[in-house]
Amino acid sequence: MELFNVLTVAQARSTLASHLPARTQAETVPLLQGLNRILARDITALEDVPGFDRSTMDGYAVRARDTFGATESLPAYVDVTGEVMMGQEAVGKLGSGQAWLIPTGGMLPPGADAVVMVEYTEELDTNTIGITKPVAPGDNMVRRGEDVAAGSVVLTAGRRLRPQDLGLLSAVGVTEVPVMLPVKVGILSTGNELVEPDQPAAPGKVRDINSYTLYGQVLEAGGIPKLYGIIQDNFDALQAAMRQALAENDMVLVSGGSSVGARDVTARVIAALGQPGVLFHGIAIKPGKPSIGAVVDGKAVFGLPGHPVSAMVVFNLLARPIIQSAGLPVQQTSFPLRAAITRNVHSATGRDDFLRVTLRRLEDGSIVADPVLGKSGLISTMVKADGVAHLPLTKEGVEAGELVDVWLF
Ligand SMILES: Nc1nc2c(c(=O)[nH]1)N[C@H]1C(S)=C(S)[C@@H](COP(=O)(O)OP(=O)(O)OC[C@H]3O[C@@H](n4cnc5c(N)ncnc54)[C@H](O)[C@@H]3O)O[C@H]1N2
Ligand code: MOO
Repeated sequence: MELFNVLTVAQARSTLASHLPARTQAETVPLLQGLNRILARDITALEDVPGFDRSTMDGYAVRARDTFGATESLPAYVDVTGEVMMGQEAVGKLGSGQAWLIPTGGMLPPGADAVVMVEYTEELDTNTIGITKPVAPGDNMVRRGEDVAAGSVVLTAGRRLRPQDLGLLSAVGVTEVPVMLPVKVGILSTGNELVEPDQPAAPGKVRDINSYTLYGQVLEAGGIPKLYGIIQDNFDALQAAMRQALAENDMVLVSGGSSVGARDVTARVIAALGQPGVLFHGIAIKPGKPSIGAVVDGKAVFGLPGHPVSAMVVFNLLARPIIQSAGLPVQQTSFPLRAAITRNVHSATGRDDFLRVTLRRLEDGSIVADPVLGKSGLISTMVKADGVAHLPLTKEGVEAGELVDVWLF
């Protein structure tokens, strides 16, 4: 039996994007809760950072031109006429031929344009030093606004906040951040063969894997997962559970029953959920071909393949970007690693293949990817793997030694 409406991964992504409304729901959280959240709007700095010219070394604030030509044998002599105290405004003016003692982080006195490190000075008497190495204007200091200029946009909407972003926001005095609401994701497993992990796996039964892998993947992507448990292969039972999951979440993932077997009710249930409904059933991909993508009431609904590897791969390709961006245009912040594949691998053209691999570093520093062999029903292969290598749909396999993109887990 042929699956209908098979799209490439790229087509599946774009058709989903064109049917999903832009999310607008944001909330304001304290700065310390902003990590990994998606910034909802641009942040403009209202002040310069630093707010004054600032020394980066312990030494003497000077006028650079007073030091020109200085050498160890012929030092430039200047009068020490002041001292900058840490955390205090440098009041007064540094005149020509003068130096002020200054600590690292101290404010340069007006008139100074560089700092001489203490190592390149010698004390002649309490009021005079010799400078043994010249400095240029701007040496050993950061200028007012050099880190952040007042009025500049420091972080743009759609950015996932990293620790350094929190630090910068603190530097400009932002204590609360507007972030997108996380995407709530309902997760269901279907199959008469499935049992909960605390139950015995009687002959014919297997414990539910996908609820747990998907739960972890959703959390990792910044979403809020909620499990709806194991649902029997039964239209009414699945429909009731899916309707509840859809009502309570922004996205629904159901694994199993996506294929074309007689008992595969998932597609029929998704189709009956609402409009616009199923956008594709089948993707030109391995593993993960029998995947369903739908949009219902502005929410993405995915029918993921039952095989645990396939469900994880399809989640990563289609669901994860939507969760990670929280509905804003995605700012790409992760990139694949390039590694040489260690054996020939065949793949059909017209289909994206994702090959589980482990990575090794050779003595010459290069990184190679060893394929992890095993069917897509084997969760242990994902545990072994460091990532998946992408064999693009334009290629008919790769030869040993060829460089491939590896997406790390
Ligand atoms: N004649 C054909 N059979 C199959 C084809 C095909 O093209 N022709 N495609 C295969 C591929 S590829 C995949 S992937 C699976 C997809 O199957 P379904 O999405 O319909 O899922 P099920 O039949 O319900 O399950 C498949 C497999 O995965 C196990 N499973 C399901 N859910 C879980 C779970 N939550 N935790 C652990 N394991 C799970 C299930 O027991 C089955 O072994 O179809 C192939 N068949
Ligand atoms: O596509 Mo299935 O998802 O290969 O195992």
